Amino acid sequence: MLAPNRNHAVPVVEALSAHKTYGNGTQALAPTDFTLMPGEFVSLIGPSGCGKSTLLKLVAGLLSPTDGRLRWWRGGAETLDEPGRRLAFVFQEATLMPWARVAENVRLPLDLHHVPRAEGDARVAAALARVGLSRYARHFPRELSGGMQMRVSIARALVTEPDLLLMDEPFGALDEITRNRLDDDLRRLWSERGLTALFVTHSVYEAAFLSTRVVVMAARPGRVFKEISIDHDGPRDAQFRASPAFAEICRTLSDALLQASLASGPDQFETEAEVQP
Ligand SMILES: Nc1ncnc2c1ncn2[C@@H]1O[C@H](COP(=O)(O)OP(=O)(O)OP(=O)(O)O)[C@@H](O)[C@H]1O
Repeated sequence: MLAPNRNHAVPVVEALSAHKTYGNGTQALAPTDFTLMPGEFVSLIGPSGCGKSTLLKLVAGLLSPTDGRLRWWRGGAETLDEPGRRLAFVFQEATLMPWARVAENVRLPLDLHHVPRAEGDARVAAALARVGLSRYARHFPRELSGGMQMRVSIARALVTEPDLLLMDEPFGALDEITRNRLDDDLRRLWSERGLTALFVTHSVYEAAFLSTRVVVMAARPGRVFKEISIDHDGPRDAQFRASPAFAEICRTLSDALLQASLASGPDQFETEAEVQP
């Protein structure tokens, strides 16, 4: 996987002084500059309420900034006000249709785009193979474990052949072993398919394992606090997880997270607690 060349490559997406205040007056994101380069795997970490999901949704074009702008690029040229890449969004819940079999769940985005049946069959089979679930195509979601359901959700994202993968804490509800296994799979898929990924997580271990760069955010208002590149060229595998280099990266991220928490404004609960007699 080639490291993105920040001097020459055209970005995938940029946030330019993008700022988001919700209708209830919450300033979720102060004016923020953020650039995602092709081939990066960027994780967003930070205390609760620091605007990670808000930034992810702005990048996805699911939300509009209150002020500032998003700039998406395709083929060296800016696209006007819409994501220039084929993007896929994976949420924390697998959000599968319980009445439909695994293959039908994965096929959903293709059906929505009226992809012909035969072509759809081949793409669904390839996506299920990529996440190791070929044998489960005719199962219903309730017959699968939580980790397998999440794999179906990833297959459904991959079936559209995205080049930008946006994930909002997709493995947060899973046990550690399953989570590590899915992180292994995700890192392999990212590398094999030349994806660009933006990933929200609460886990410094997950961010350290997956990312080429970690953006640490602070809260109230939400903002970018620090950016940390992870320049580890070797394989990201079980050996990497057990290495001193990995422990050092985790320590750096934990320290930055602590500093970001200290730099965050008081949350509502702290404020309420302070006024108690
Ligand atoms: N639709 C909404 N309407 C009003 N306020 C919102 C909305 N969505 C998020 N917020 C608020 O905006 C701030 C940032 O929320 P966001 O979900 O982006 O943070 P986060 O870092 O992803 O949080 P968490 O880690 O807890 O998931 C929070 O104070 C949140 O309560």
